[in-house]
This record gives sequence, C-alpha cells and structure tokens, in this order.
Amino acid sequence: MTSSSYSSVYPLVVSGRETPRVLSIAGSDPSGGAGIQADLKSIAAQGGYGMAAVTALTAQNTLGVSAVHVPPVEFLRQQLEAISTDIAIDAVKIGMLGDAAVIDEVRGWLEAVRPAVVVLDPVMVATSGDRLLRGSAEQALRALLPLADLITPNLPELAMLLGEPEAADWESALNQGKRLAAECGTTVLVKGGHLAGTECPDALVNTSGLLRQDVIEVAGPRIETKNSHGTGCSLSSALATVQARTGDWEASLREVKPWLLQALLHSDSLDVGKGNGPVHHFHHHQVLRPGEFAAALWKEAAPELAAIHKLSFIDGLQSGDLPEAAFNYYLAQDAIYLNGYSRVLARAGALAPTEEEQLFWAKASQQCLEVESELHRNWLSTREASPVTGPVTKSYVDHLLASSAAGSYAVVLAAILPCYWLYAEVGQQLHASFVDAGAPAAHPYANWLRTYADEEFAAATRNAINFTDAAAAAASEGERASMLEAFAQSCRYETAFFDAPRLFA
Ligand SMILES: Nc1ncnc2c1ncn2[C@@H]1O[C@H](COP(=O)(O)OP(=O)(O)OP(=O)(O)O)[C@@H](O)[C@H]1O
Ligand SMILES: Cc1ncc(CO)c(N)n1
Repeated sequence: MTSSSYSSVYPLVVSGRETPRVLSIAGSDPSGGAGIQADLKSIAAQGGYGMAAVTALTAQNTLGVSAVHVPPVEFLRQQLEAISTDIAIDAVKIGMLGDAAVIDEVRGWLEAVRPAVVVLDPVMVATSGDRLLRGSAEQALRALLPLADLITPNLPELAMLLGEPEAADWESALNQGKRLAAECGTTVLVKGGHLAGTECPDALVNTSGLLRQDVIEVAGPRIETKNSHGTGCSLSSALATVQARTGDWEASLREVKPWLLQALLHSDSLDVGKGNGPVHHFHHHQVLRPGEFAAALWKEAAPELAAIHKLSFIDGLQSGDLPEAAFNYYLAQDAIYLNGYSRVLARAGALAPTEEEQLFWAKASQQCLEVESELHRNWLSTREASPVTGPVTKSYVDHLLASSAAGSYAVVLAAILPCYWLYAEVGQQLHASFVDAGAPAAHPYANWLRTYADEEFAAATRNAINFTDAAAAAASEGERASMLEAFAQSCRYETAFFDAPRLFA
C-alpha cells in the first residue's frame, strides 16, 4: 500500500469542513415536509449551514400538489448569482427543477461554479403521484445527470430516466442503477423505498471505479408508516452535507441512513396533516419540557411504591406488630447505608454544574453523616443489632457507587433520587396514618414514626427532583436512557431494603 492510498483510507486529518455550507436548488413545499423546507431541516440536522435558491413554488400539503408556479428563470439566475458571488459553497443538492428553462439555467451555473459536491435528486413525481417536472423537460434532465457526483432517483424515476419499465425487485433495480451509472458516468444511489417487503436497502452503484466496489449496499429495515413525504429530499440533502464533511460516499450513506430511519420512526409524534406526513428531522434534538423527565421517572417508581406498601415490614411498622429484631436490623443497615450514600452525594457535589447544586449536595452529604451518627447515638446504642453489612445494603451502595463511576452528573442524580423520593412518600403515608390513629404514645415505634413528618426533608426532595429533571434536559439521549436504568434499579433496591429485615434479621 502506498502512503497516499493509505492516507485516503485512514485520514489522519479530516479535510472536510466541520460546518459545510450547503445550497439547495429546489422547489418550495409550503407544508414543510419536502422541497427546500425539508432540505434546510436536513442540512441543519446534519450540522451544515443551509441555503436555498428556489426554482419553483408549489401549493401542496400531505395529500398532494394543487398548483405549481415556476417564476422567470432570470430570477433564479439572480438568486444563484447573489449566493455564489459572495459565499463559498461546499455542496449543492438539486431537487425539483420544473421545466427545461430552469434545467438550462442550473446547468450553466454548475458549469461556471463547479461546486465540489453535487447531489442531484431527479424529482419528477411527488409521493402523491403529482408531476413536478414537465414531460417535455425529461430529455434536458437526462443531459444534466453527468454534471452530478451522485444521482438519487427513486425507482419510478430510475425507470423513466432509462426509458424502461419500473423495477419490480431489488436485483433489477440494482441492474437499472448500473445501466444509468454507465450511461452518465456518475454514481447512482438506488433506493429501496418503493419496493415491498420487510427490508428497505439502499445501494451506491457505479461502473467506472469511482468507488471501492461497483455496488455498496447499506441494509435497513422497512418502517411501517405512511409518513414518507419528503424522504427523498431529506436523504439527498443530508447526504450532500455529510459528504462535504467526510469526502466518502459510503461513510456518508452509513451515517445518514440510520438518521433517516429514526426520522421515520419518530414521524408520528409530529402529527402533521391527514395524508403522507413528513419525517421528524430533529428527532435527536427533542427538547424536554420542565417536569417532563421527572414525570417519566415517577411512572417508573409507581409500581415499586405500591410494592413497598404491600411489604410486611411497612405493615408491621404501622400497626406496631413489627418484631423488634427486624426493626433493629433495619436501623443498623440504614446507618451503614447512609455512610455509603453520603459518599455518593459528595460525588454529586463534585460533578454539579452550578454552585447552588454543589452546595446542596455538599450539605446533603454532611447531613447524611449527621443522621448516621444520630442513629448510632439515639437508636442503636441501646439495641442489639449486627454491625455486618447485609447483602441488600451492599448491593444498593455498590449500585450507587457504580452509577457515579462514569462521571455523569445526570446519571448519579437519577441513582440518588429514589432514596429521597420513595422514602419521603413512604414516610409521609406512615406518618399520616399514625396521626390518623391519634398518634398513640404507647405505639412501640411512636418516636420513629414521628421523625417522618420532616418538612425540611420534603423540601430537599423537591430540590433533588428538580435538579434531576434539569440534568436530564441537558443530557444526551444515551445518558437519559442510563438515567432511567439507574433510577429504576435504585427503586428496586428501595423495596428490597424495606424487605431485607424479613429475610436477613
Ligand atoms: N418505509 C420506509 N422505511 C425505511 N426507509 C424508508 C422507507 N421509505 C423510504 N425509505 C428510505 O427513504 C429514502 C428515500 O427513498 P424513496 O425511495 O422513498 O425516495 P423518494 O420516492 O424519492 O422520496 P419522496 O417521498 O421524497 O419522493 C431511502 O433511503 C429509503 O431507503
Ligand atoms: C417542492 C417539492 N420537491 C420535491 C418533492 C418530492 O418529494 C415534493 N413533493 N415537493
């Protein structure tokens, strides 16, 4: 392997632009799912700077196209000139062109400016079946193809460009792609969107050694959805953007296809229109509303809270029938637990993004140690309880320490939270039923039950919930998944901790 081919396979320095300047030359879709609107969203979703020169205006929605207006080509010329005389363009995506005069204008501009990356989506017919290119302009479009680096026809467009019947299976689609690639000397992206079946592959096809192989297929599942309006526009403009950054068509397709798949999967949440709706271009930038993540956590916690209230330990504590040995075991384990918990709270303080939060967790960590020594002084000094760490205590503390090891503030908080939240809820209910029973002084656990109505602890719990909710809003999707996992695990340990005296005392 020569040094030059080595460096092209394993580039030490990526030469592409971090924020590519990408121009879409395409039609407008006022409903926002296709055309320049989809292009600008896709370019931005891939981290590019989007620009748009409008070739045609359509009146359309998710049900279809009701009118097309192609403005005078002189105005397109002025738009293109305004952009390219001022701004360096890293990639161009070409979509709906409308008629032969527009095609000629774009051809002239491409020949003069010669952008480094040109993706041509030969738009002829919308998803709804409406024509977006005059029949008389098909020949002119064919003649434009060799000026592109990548052509992205759907299967009906591929067939029309070749003057052949539409491919009915993937193999004949690939063969048609090869014929078109050979005819125009460029790379063709053959798209599986219009085929049936559970798979939806795409393939980069070329015949003149432009790529590593003649056919590079990228597999993908077919999503069961009618929201496919603008998938072709979104794919081609996203590819142009990523290509300007990577300089590698295969790498670009492998990056864009999973994004488009997720955009299709999240399309229902947009709820746009009655027909073929758009895809969710910014599914990866979902903004959480305040309290939304906390509500999702509470949903996780609800079954555990119900399970805690069914435990014989809670029942016995409430009625006073709880064997003393079980209560003593619980107190001794609680003291051990609080020591470990205090260390994890201190870790939350170390990771906190604001001084307010740092102070809150530092105080919480100290208070935790104070409660631990209180337990020893006032509760455990007169009781018989083993000082050995029980298996549930050990596992719970290990889980908390492990959750803090990755160094994510959001994940530590999610792991910490159930000890506040579930404990506060359980304590409040135990205290309320104690008061309802007239707070009998003769109740064997009266002094303990009285400690539960602590307003300071309730306020701290509200703070801990709010900090966790805010940390989730700032976290990545992956971190939020880890938060849910850490939180759910801590909830299970809360239940196990209340049940441990029955099993191990
Ligand atoms: N149901 C689906 N599930 C998964 N991927 C899909 C689905 N439909 C289309 N795609 C993908 O979307 C991209 C566009 O393909 P398609 O063949 O639908 O283009 P198109 O017909 O030009 O789109 P448009 O709707 O914009 O006219 C391809 O990457 C294709 O694999
Ligand atoms: C403006 C415009 N361009 C392309 C398509 C193809 O999806 C469409 N429906 N509308």
